[in-house]
Amino acid sequence: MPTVLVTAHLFHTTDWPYYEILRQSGFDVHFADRTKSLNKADQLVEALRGMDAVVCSTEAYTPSVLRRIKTRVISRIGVGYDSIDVAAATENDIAVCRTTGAGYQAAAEHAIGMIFALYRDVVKRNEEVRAGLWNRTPGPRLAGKTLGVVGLGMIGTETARMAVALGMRVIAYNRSTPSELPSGVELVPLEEIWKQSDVVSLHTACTPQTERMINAQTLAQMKDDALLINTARGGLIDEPDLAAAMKGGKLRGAALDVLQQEPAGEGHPLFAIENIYFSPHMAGLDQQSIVDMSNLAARNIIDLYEGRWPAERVVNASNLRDWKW
Ligand SMILES: NC(=O)C1=CN([C@@H]2O[C@H](COP(=O)(O)OP(=O)(O)OC[C@H]3O[C@@H](n4cnc5c(N)ncnc54)[C@H](O)[C@@H]3O)[C@@H](O)[C@H]2O)C=CC1
Ligand SMILES: O=C(O)C(=O)CO
Repeated sequence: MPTVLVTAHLFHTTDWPYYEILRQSGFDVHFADRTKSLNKADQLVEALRGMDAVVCSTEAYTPSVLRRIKTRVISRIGVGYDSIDVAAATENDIAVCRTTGAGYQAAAEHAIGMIFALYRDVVKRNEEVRAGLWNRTPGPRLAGKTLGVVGLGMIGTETARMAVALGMRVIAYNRSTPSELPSGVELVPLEEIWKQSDVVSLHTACTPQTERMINAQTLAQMKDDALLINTARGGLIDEPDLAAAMKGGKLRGAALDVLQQEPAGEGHPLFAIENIYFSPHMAGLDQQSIVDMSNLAARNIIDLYEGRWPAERVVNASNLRDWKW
């Protein structure tokens, strides 16, 4: 009987359809021991002993882990695979899959929601009313403002579409020219995103090329009253540079769903800055997307087991041509 380990804690329930989908396809499904720290290589290797596939979260699949496991498929619940060394997975003949298309609306809705929340100072006004204050200071109007989208993948494209529908002017940067540009979106060089945007929203993968793209130099080019929204990866922002810039009066506000270290724990230096809104890496999660993502993560494993090749969802498909279960 083929075996699957589910490391992603959020999905540790036998009540969800993905669990039954795997079982009905003949898989023996295990949940990882929550007392183990799977970001420690030895504990992850130990947890994967005897497992043919893993439904995973953001734990690190380093070359040292990948060399020591016999697992055939790493099926990521999600789309960002920066925690997996794909080259090392390929070298060790391990297929890496992701759940493309299952969570993009959720992440785009979160980004747009944060823009509204910051423009209307929703958190502060709520606290004030509860404290007996009646501060009616208005915020800016969203319609007519310029949104700069960095990365026109599925989420960036959906965010751009939503913003156009809200009456925003939308400019975007992508490393290559997308085959289809959403109506009303203008492609611009990256420097123009920093200079022209009233709101910058990050939607690129975190790679050595994009890491710390928000830093002292790029922040200095942004408008003083701009908003910065990050629902992509914490590594895209140099956090000390952001703290220094905002303490110096740069930016009207920021919304960070992701941080360099997650969970953030207590006392993160950015917590001292009042006009940053945080959320716990949940932009891509809504009640529908978690079901769709887990079903698709299971489906990716079953497809590979049964000899189908979901190439559009296998990250290393082009380098694993002779892969067999
Ligand atoms: N906070 C959350 O809950 C979630 C965060 N994410 C993050 O958002 C990112 C985007 O997600 P999707 O749009 O679904 O992914 P996608 O795969 O459709 O798009 C990735 C984007 O990154 C760009 N990119 C990749 N490498 C680049 C480079 N070296 N330089 C410039 N651009 C580069 C691509 O051109 C593309 O625009 C993911 O990589 C992930 O890190 C995704 C889902 C949920
Ligand atoms: O899909 C992703 O990349 C996410 O960050 C959600 O886990």
